Amino acid sequence: MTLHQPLHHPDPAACGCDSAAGLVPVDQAIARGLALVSRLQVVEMLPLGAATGRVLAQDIAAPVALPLFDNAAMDGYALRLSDLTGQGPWCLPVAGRICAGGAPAALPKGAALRILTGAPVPLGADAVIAQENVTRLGDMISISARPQGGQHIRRCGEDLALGAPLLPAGRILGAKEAAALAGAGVGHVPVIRRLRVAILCSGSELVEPGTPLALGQIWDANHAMLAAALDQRWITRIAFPACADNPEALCDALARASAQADVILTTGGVSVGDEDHMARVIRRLGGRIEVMNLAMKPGKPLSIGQVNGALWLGLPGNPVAAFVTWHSVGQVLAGHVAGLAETGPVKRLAALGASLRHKPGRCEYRPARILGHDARGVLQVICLEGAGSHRIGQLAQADALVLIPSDEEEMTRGDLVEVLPL
Ligand SMILES: Nc1nc2c(c(=O)[nH]1)N[C@H]1C(S)=C(S)[C@@H](COP(=O)(O)OP(=O)(O)OC[C@H]3O[C@@H](n4cnc5c(N)ncnc54)[C@H](O)[C@@H]3O)O[C@H]1N2
Ligand code: MOO
Repeated sequence: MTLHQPLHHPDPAACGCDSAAGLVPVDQAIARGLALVSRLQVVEMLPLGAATGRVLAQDIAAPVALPLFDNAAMDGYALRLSDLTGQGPWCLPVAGRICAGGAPAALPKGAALRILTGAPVPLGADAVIAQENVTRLGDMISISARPQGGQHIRRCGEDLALGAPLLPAGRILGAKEAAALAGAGVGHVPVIRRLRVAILCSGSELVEPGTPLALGQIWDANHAMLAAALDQRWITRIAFPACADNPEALCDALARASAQADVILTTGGVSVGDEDHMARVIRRLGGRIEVMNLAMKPGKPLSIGQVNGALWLGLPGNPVAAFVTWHSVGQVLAGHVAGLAETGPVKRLAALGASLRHKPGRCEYRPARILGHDARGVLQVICLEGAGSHRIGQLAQADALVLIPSDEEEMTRGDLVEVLPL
């Protein structure tokens, strides 16, 4: 197997793109976009149940030790090892019973206590023996093997010490975070206010899906795609109707969007055609454009700027290009503004299942399918044939994007590539 090392390029950009060609490498575009924005500062205190999917506003330290007290890990009997003198088997009277939720008891000398999982270990007990490992004879138990000290006892603080880091700021609150907070008794959580994201698709040809088309018109695929991508609890979407390629109408819509949103996603109108008005309109509104022309394919016309304090991401109109630029660049910037600690797609390494050719100069995100693991456990991925930035049908067949480094001309089966699972 040939091991290409796409992660180690002389160029600082991880994708290997060369800025000399006048195109901005993806990493630089992200860095320049990040420099334009600041993170949201407004914090809301929410009941834990209402905080699901929101972004934690500050580090949370454990307000208690977990477990809260020594408790039984098994249904069985609590005993004192020093009561098992001489050679076994040993017989002990069962002096009582402790359930989960019961107050801690004391273990009488020379006796065992019936104990159930989660119940507080009685004072004086130093082991719990599982009921499968004793013989119960009326009010007595017989034990043939000496338990280990501390056996089946979950110690106070062994999971988390009092004051230990529980969750970091910037974490999206999912199921495991909810369990940790609830288990530590946290009833209200500080979260960052929702990020307001406006979606504004442009194109005189666009018609809402479900309505009839005139000749030459097409259904708007980008709005639904972005709405689905933004369907997250930390985001409030602000939907604008598709706007014709008309500078006045675009100016009006963008002005309204910038008054309401932290981030404005537009699609279309960022290339060089006569009806590509987006950049001019942003400037007319007093906005600033920081990045145009990225060294990526698809997505070269992606534009990043600012208008009236809102971050503007001008995604290309071609739907696959809009999808790829949102996933590779847009969500990193939006996530940063929203306060997320970890932003951007999770990348994995995979081996190509078939060779491919690539035109050097721009890194390429190519729709692909993950084939599973080979005999050595290496993930296998295969690029879909004939990628094109208009091919929404093909995109729906993909479950990953393969990141082909800028300078590669030909890659062969077995070469390692970075993969963005979708
Ligand atoms: N002379 C050049 N022409 C083009 C270049 C170039 O460098 N020189 N770049 C091409 C690339 S790459 C892309 S990507 C597109 C981007 O153009 P725009 O962002 O201005 O997008 P439009 O021209 O408005 O639309 C492009 C294409 O996508 C279709 N589209 C647009 N919006 C939607 C939507 N919401 N749902 C479905 N399809 C949509 C639109 O009908 C066009 O077919 O420019 C190339 N041209
Ligand atoms: O690069 Mo364009 O963004 O779709 O082909």
